[in-house]
Amino acid sequence: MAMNKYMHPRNIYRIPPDFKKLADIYPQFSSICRLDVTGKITIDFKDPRVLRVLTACLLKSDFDLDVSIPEDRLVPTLPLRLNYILWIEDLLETFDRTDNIKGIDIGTGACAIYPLLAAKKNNWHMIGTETDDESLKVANKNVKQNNLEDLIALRKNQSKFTLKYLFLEKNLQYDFCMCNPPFYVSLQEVWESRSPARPPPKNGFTGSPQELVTEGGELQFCRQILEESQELKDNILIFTTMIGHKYNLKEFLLDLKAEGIKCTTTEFCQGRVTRWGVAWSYHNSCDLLKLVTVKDKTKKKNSPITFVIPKVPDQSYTMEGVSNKLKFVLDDLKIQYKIITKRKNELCLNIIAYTNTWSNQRRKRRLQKQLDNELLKKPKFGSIINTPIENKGIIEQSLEHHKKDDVQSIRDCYNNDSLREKIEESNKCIMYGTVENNTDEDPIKRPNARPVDNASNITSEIKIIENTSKPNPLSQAIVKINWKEDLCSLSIEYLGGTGGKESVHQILQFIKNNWNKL
Ligand SMILES: C[S@@+](CC[C@H](N)C(=O)[O-])C[C@H]1O[C@@H](n2cnc3c(N)ncnc32)[C@H](O)[C@@H]1O
Repeated sequence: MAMNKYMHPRNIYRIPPDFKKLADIYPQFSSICRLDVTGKITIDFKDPRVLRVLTACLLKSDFDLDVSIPEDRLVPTLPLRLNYILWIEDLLETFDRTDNIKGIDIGTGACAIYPLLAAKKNNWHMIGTETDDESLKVANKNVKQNNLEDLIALRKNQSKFTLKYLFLEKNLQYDFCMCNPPFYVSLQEVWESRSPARPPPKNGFTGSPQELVTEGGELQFCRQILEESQELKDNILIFTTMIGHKYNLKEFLLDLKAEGIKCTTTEFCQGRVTRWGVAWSYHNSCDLLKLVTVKDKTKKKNSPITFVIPKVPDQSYTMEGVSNKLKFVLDDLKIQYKIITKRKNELCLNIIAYTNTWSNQRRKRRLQKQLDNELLKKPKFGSIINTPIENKGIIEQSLEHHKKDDVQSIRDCYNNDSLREKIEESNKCIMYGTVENNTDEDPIKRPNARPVDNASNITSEIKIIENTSKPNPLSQAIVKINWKEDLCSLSIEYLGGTGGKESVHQILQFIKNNWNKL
């Protein structure tokens, strides 16, 4: 659902751009337009080239900015960039700052989009920093071709810091800093990050690895800004950053709270994309918490569900003991996890489950045993290996005699759980036997045989099959272990997934029911 009505009240893109008008004025825009059956002008938002032309034309028509956007760099979506600038305007107002505003944009990118908008729209003085030489080169060209050198200065960051290196002169003063950090830890995370519970993004994908990926991801980047902000509290009035993942927002707010720092947040809503803004200040002249935030009212709050972990005789009731046990349970359930935060009294994990491995465990184990026996009887030593799809056929045959819901349960189970690994493991054994016993057999003579030379080939092939058929997550959640005095609690908060909130209730129930038994 489009969320234009939740954009900042002063955002001009609450009203969608008039494509007909743009097509009349800009021939390059006209060339990317198409007429739909109703005679309406549309464009293909999924095509990065189209996004580039649209952004360049809007920058010209709405801000009189001539901006070159390189093919291999991020195309800045204007509604979001404008939402961020407008929010900073609000923040400055609460601090009664109106004249001679000076700001810093950390990681300005090839378009220097924030400095250009801030300078052109508000006459703010901006410093834009960048680590990437190529982006910096284009950014300088963009500043120059808009005659904004008096207001914008760009700096190469060659340090390991985000801000500190700019303050060699101790008494430099800025009103704010802003940052759209690289959001991801790795390129793989770029592809896996979007919750399947949400509709796919309307816009095509743009951006280079250096713009999107940073060591430790955005949380680490924001933490670095926070750490440096403590040394720069007298140099910068308002520190701000954008955050792209909700689970990182929560963590970052806890960091700020732990340090006793006053802060405020906002949601930047535009199209199908939501980002978050966090601002903090060390100045007492204004209470940032009083700031009204623009909220996306379409989303209901997901409150975490919690249970107090009981003490189990002969088991260590310490952070390490409980964390290890939780990880063991998650491994056992084939639930993937990533540690987000590890503190003395808190462990925070982002978990992803692809199949329901926690329901009807006893029945599944019984069926699995039966099926294992049937399967191990079937293929003869030295026979051609079964691909997972062929295994599925064997499962279907073996299940003919079982009850309908049992069959479904095994089908679910097959998708990603230990049963499939067992089957494939058993096939691997058969395979090694085949290779060892038929070393001089030419695979070409056996039309149906797959040429195989060693064991690693087999595993890598299985992995490829697993990757390409990876289903959408069933459940994605934040799991937290928290110690207060000598009591430990475990909470789980639903983030997304096809299984809905019920899936996290079930996972918690499984952990509760089995904690004493494990
Ligand atoms: C997500 S892009 C944002 C670009 C631009 N601000 C925008 O909103 O379109 C992040 C940018 O930060 C730059 N960057 C990464 N680490 C940096 C650092 N330590 N200091 C300055 N820039 C950095 C990257 O090269 C990249 O251009």
